[in-house]
Amino acid sequence: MSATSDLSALLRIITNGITAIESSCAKRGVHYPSLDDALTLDSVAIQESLVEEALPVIAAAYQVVATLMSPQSFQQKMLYGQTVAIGVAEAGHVAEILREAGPKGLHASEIAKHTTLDPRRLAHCLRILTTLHVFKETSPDVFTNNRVSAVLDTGKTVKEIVADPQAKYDGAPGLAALTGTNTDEFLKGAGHAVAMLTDPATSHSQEPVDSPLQRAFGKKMGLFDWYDLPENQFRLRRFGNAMRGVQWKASILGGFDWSALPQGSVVVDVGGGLGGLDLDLAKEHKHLKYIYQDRPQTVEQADKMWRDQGNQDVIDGIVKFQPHDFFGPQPVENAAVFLMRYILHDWSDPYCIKILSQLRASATPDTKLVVIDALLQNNCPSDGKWKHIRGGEAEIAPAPLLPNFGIAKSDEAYVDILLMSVTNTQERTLDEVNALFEATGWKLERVHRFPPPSIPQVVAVPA
Ligand SMILES: C[S@@+](CC[C@H](N)C(=O)[O-])C[C@H]1O[C@@H](n2cnc3c(N)ncnc32)[C@H](O)[C@@H]1O
Repeated sequence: MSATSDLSALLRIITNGITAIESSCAKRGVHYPSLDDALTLDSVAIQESLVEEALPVIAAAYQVVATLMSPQSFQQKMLYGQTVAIGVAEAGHVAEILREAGPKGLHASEIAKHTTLDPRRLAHCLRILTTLHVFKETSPDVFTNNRVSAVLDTGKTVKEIVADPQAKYDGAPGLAALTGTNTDEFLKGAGHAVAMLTDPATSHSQEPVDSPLQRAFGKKMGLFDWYDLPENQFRLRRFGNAMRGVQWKASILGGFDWSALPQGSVVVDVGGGLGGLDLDLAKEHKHLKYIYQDRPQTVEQADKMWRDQGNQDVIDGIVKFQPHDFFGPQPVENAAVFLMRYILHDWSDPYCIKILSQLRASATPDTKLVVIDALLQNNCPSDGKWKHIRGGEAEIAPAPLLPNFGIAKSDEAYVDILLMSVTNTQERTLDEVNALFEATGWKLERVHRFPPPSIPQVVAVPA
């Protein structure tokens, strides 16, 4: 097919999608948020309700860009300029400073006064971001927030942050912390990824201690042991808070039918982090019992956080905190569900096999395993291998779009490479997850899929 006929087909996809979005908004008497609109819960809800319509448009629009831009220029956009710039903006608390400045915005020299940054360099960092629709330049070197930069806003006052920078991310939505983590330790790891992945001594390693991040910091430790080092206290705290930045992508109340579990059934959250999942579930499904497990340090942090947030009743009633190393024998032997979110992608296959084998050894014949991790989708037509499993086949985009919806469904592909840099692991395809199940006595039962950015729930039962 020629480029012009592809472009016409892409244009039709864009026109049809936008017409559908606009007519849905008109019927409901709402307007689709523009980049200049505030990032409010209502506007996010409108955007989320139209994800299905937006996906092909996003995929098509990016394909138009890829087609029309020179290959040289398009390829160079894949380099790291924006990563550095967003890291500087986050570290300089620019989103919070600009929120306080209001709609008139602030000159870079005024923004810089609250920080240790050089105003001219700061302006240049903000400019590349405005070029990518993050922040807005309203007059030379004067910047305001827009809907995208508002994602970096912790909601705290600048005074509060400057007085106690270590607490900047506590209780905040999480994407600022995630950006800080990504542009600090993760980016340092990424800087060593090519060397690690091409070094014959490490290129095939399955060991956490060989990760590019460890190479960057000159250590030989797993990520979580590394976070426990005294010099990484702030990073550990930020990482814990950053997990809230990915929680919104992992739907827990939809999909798996929690209400169908009998009264008093035990749900074990294995590696529960700060326990956000359990809290959501415990508030909604009070007929279940929850056992939350993690490393002792994290359990202590989560327990304190839950109590500080006034969830004493929930804890007293139905939730138990339990320090547990998931590589050791699983102490709960009557679990209705073993739940694991964002766990398997942190570990290479041999380690996942250890974790899953421990769970299998403690499972009853009726135990369900619910794995919540992104699933990578190949970028070619499906061979129909998973047709017999409910939810096994991912949606394929119509031509001329890329079969896996390209940029519109690419979050997992980005995290995949991030994991290679940070934990020496990867995201997995359904085939790859299934291989882990087969190696450990679990059988794939079904996949609950959701519109992006939500990631799927993969359910398995004892084989
Ligand atoms: C990426 S976080 C995911 C947390 C949580 N499941 C969530 O979705 O927010 C991974 C979690 O695994 C925990 N973890 C790491 N190694 C562990 C181990 N050996 N035993 C138990 N938990 C572990 C970490 O402390 C961390 O809380």
